[in-house]
Amino acid sequence: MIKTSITVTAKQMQEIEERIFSEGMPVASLMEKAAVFASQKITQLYPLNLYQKVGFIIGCGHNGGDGLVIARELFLQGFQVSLYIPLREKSKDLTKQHLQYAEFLGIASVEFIEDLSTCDFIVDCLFGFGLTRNIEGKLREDIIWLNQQSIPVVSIDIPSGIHTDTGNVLGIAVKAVYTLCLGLWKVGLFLSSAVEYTGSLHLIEIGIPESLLMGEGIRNDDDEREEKNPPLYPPNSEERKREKNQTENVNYSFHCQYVSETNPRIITKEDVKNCLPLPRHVNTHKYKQGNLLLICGSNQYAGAALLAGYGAKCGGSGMITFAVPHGLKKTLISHFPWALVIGLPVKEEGTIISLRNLDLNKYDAIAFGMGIGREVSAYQEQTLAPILNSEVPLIIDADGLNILAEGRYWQTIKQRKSPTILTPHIGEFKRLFPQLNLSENSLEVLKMASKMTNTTILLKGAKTLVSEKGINNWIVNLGTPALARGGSGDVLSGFLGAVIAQTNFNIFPVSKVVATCGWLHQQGGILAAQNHTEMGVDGVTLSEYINKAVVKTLGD
Ligand SMILES: NC(=O)C1=CN([C@@H]2O[C@H](COP(=O)(O)OP(=O)(O)OC[C@H]3O[C@@H](n4cnc5c(N)ncnc54)[C@H](OP(=O)(O)O)[C@@H]3O)[C@@H](O)[C@H]2O)[C@@H](O)CC1
Ligand SMILES: Nc1ncnc2c1ncn2[C@@H]1O[C@H](COP(=O)(O)OP(=O)(O)O)[C@@H](O)[C@H]1O
Ligand SMILES: [K+]
Repeated sequence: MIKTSITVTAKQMQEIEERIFSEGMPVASLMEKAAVFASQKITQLYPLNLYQKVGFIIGCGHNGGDGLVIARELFLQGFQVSLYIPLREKSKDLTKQHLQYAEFLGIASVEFIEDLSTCDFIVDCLFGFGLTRNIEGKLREDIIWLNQQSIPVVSIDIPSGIHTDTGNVLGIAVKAVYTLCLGLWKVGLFLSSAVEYTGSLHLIEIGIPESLLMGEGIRNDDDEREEKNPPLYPPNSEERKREKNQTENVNYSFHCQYVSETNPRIITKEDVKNCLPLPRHVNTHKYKQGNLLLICGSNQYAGAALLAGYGAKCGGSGMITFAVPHGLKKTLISHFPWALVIGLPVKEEGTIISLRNLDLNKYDAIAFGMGIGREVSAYQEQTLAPILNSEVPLIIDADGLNILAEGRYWQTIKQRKSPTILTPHIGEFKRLFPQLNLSENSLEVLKMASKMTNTTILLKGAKTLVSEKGINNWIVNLGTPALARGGSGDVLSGFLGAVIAQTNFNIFPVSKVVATCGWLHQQGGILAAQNHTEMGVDGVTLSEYINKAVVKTLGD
């Protein structure tokens, strides 16, 4: 269902809302519906037999109006309700009316936010998507006080202070335990800057018609399922390469009056199930299941090559070849007896200086950069340049990205016909695109970067974002700080490589497959942390749990 995966900006939400009102839905009815459903969710989270005293922070706009309806519903059920209304004088008409009725019912107002200090929980309805500028003065002090309390806070629509579109904090923001988002997901909730404010996210369904969100040409998941088992071609045939690797005709663009084709979607479990290279064709063989080349490692960072190998192992490609400094050959073979290992020439410091005469075009995917070390930069003509000139889908990570950051290859990358996937963390992204300011609007900046470079970029962090050429954009709404540990990214690159090697890009857009891998990587981390705590998720453990995440996802 598109409603549960699409994300919108404040302007888009306002336009959708205006259309609904102009078609006859009364404003007050939509507010009533949203707020009553939100109040039902709140009573599930905080049942009256356990939590009696509830405080509300009521703003002057319709977020405050929602709050007053919720307050009324909880009051009528028997909760002891207190309202703190700092912008009372500015209240919009509908908000004023709800306030008048709340007062008629006898719901108490308090003068200071500190008067809510004995509440069992607090509902934050100060600002929703109407917040456009920094919160200052007394309101700022109020939020500082609130964030210092140990009282759980439920934010309605968005934590007050978070910018709906960028997720940035406008001066100060409420730290919620739960955010009940109304109608459609607001994109800012999923951006890294909002992570520590939103708490657990819940979407409150308010009946926005799907017809307002669907556009012509949207691809539906049933089409994908039918096409999932394409005809098999002989390995390495020209026809197969053309089919598999060229992506020009595939995107998920849809043209809807209110929601842009570039609006990011949240990758769902159903998307993930659909995108995995499963089930296999009964008559397949190893060369039809993806032939992956991992070019990685150095004497100094041998572990990165191993972790990429463990990641690739759980990605299941039919053939995996490592091209590593020749000194690492034995180690690699001892860990991965099923892989081919090619030793490459090295400089004294143990970094790769050439790919010798590797036939790069025979692979279905190449992952480059994990643990290769910065010194490879001096040998980029013999390493990165031939890789970029190959006609194979590429994943470039770590020091591979640092070579790209020198800026010599963007033109070559732009002209590549096969997918190029870059997997920077925030620091690497900033080095790659020093002219772009990631903290301003991380999503728009990411879109710009992937469009400019004709690539798919997976931006790593507490939230994983994916953008393919600025058009197909995905949010991975899963994450665990257990992965904040050296080597987690190497596992992801190997896993991505193995899945990409098996993917027919005529069926799935690159971005969706990349987001699928990002989702399973995080889900693996979450499952691993459940059994080993957040302290126990090293890269090898993580890779085992990525496979468990695949099993669990298919079984759910
Ligand atoms: N769309 C839907 O389907 C539904 C939407 N609904 C709800 O409506 C909410 C949006 O309501 P909204 O437009 O009234 O905006 P909201 O965020 O309440 O406040 C804006 C007010 O705050 C003020 N203000 C702004 N910044 C300020 C600052 N820094 N410091 C001080 N004041 C500041 C600004 O006044 P200004 O000073 O700018 O004139 C304005 O008056 C939405 O989030 C959802 O909860 C549901 O009811 C029904 C379904
Ligand atoms: N706080 C966090 N929450 C969720 N995921 C995280 C967090 N910190 C790191 N990660 C994930 O861990 C991985 C780290 O990658 P990276 O920084 O490249 O590590 P390395 O280079 O050491 O392998 C990324 O996939 C990132 O999304
Ligand atoms: K709010």
